Amino acid sequence: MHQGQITQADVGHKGTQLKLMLVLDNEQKVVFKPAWYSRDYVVEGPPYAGRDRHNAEIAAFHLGRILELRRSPLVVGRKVNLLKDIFPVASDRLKETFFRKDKAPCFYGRCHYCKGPEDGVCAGSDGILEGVLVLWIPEHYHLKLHRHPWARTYREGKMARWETDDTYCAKVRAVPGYSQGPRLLDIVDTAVLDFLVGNADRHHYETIQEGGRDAALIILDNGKRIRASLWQRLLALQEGVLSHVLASILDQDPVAPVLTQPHLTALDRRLGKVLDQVGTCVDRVGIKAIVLDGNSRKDSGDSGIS
Ligand SMILES: Nc1ncnc2c1ncn2[C@@H]1O[C@H](COP(=O)(O)OP(=O)(O)OP(=O)(O)O)[C@@H](O)[C@H]1O
Ligand SMILES: [Mn+2]
Repeated sequence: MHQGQITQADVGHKGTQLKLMLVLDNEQKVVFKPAWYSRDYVVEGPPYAGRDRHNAEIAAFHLGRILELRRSPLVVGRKVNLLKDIFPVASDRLKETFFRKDKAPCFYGRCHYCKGPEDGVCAGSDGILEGVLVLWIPEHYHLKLHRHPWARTYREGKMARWETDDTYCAKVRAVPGYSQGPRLLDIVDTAVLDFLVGNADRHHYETIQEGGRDAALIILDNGKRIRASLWQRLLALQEGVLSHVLASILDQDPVAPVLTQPHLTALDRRLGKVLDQVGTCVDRVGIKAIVLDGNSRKDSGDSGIS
């Protein structure tokens, strides 16, 4: 993505996490998500605990390309100078949220929990804040939000229907929207991606007209079917190929190194688990029932987002 000058900066207006809306000097609109954690910081608690990790956005974008899913908008790491690159072009409502902490510039913007300086994010003493740029999907795509059929309840001790009802998958498959077309296999595609990157926070997903974009790792245990193209791809990435390919791509990012060695090792390990899981199903009921040729994205009109 374009690394040029930032011409406008405003508070983010969607979602719960703190983010900025930026316009670059070639008119590209992008979301800026700041870094909260160092590369090797381990978030404790439930699988969805903590804030989103900016480096994970970069890794997931490239992983999606390697898996040939191509259904996420472009992501690239970026270091911004809060005082030189952002403040001078900031909207008034963003400017109002700037403050200083131990001499470093900070802001708290506007988001679900961003009530004041205690929820803000700070640059280093040099004014530099690392984060990622995510290309904004233009409004004319009309994103449609769907509740994820395999979402968590996010409440300790409260189980979701898919956790207690063995026939839940069949019920979802009877629902218009899932009974035909690519949607369910899209969810499986992204379930694999989410499992590989450790994203356990897929409560909703969005589609662009016909096409799906997001999903939850949990489907892996329930969906039991996988698109042939993804299965072939996963097989080709065994034995360390995945981490090797991804690491060499991530080396090119402006905020490299994006992942630590333990992250890369975990990716190969999780890929092994996905292959084992699908392999077990194949052994049990045969490849034809599990690995599906039909319903490919291409048959049903790709969103064209890559
Ligand atoms: N690149 C993008 N292009 C278009 N719309 C986007 C983009 N990124 C985010 N959005 C919109 O903003 C919403 C929130 O985005 P995102 O999930 O990244 O933020 P979040 O703060 O983590 O929100 P949540 O807590 O709902 O997960 C999305 O559901 C989508 O409608
Ligand atoms: Mn989120």
